[in-house]
Amino acid sequence: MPRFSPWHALTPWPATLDARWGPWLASEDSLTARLEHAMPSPLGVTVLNEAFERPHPDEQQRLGLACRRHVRVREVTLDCGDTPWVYARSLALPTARAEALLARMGRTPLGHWLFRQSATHRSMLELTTYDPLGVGAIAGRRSVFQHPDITLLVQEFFLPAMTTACRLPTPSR
Ligand SMILES: C=C(O[C@@H]1C=C(C(=O)O)C=C[C@H]1O)C(=O)O
Repeated sequence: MPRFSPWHALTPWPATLDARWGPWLASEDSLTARLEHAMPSPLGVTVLNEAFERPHPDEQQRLGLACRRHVRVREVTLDCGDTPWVYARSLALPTARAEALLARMGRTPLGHWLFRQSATHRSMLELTTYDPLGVGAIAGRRSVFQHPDITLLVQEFFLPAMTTACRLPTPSR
C-alpha cells in the first residue's frame, strides 16, 4: 500500500469527508462487529502479511519509539465474502505476550479479542484521506490499543467496494 497523507484529529471533522462517514470513522466500538452487521455475506479475514519489520516513520512516531526498531506487523483485509472491504495494518510492540497473542489470532479478527478485554484502553482516533492509485480517495483511521498483553497501533482503510456497497460518498482529497 502506498503511503498516505498526514493524520488529523477527529475534530474538527475534515472537509474531505461527508458526515455519513461518521459512524464508520468516529465510533469506538468494534469495527469488525460493525462490518459483520453491515455485510450481506459473512465477514472473512485474509492475512496478507505477518512479519517482524521496521515501522514507517509516522508509525514509529505514533508508537512513541525513539528508533525504528522492529515491531510485529499484521496486515489483513476484512472481506465481505470474497471482496475486501477494509485493509488493516496493525503494529504491535514486540513482547513475548504480544507475539503469543498474534500467533494464535490467524484468521480470527483481532476485534473479537480486543473488545472482550476489560483492561483495554484506546487512544483518540485520527483520520486520513488519500488517493493511493489516483482513481479516487479512500478514508483511513488509526488508534492505539493499550492492554497489559499488547500495545497495538491499528490502522484501518475503507476500500472502494465498501464505499459503494454501503452507499457512502467517495471522500475527496
Ligand atoms: C480493531 C478491530 O479489529 C479489526 C481486526 C483486525 C485484524 O484482525 O487484524 C484489524 C483491524 C480491525 O479492523 C476492531 O474490530 O475494531
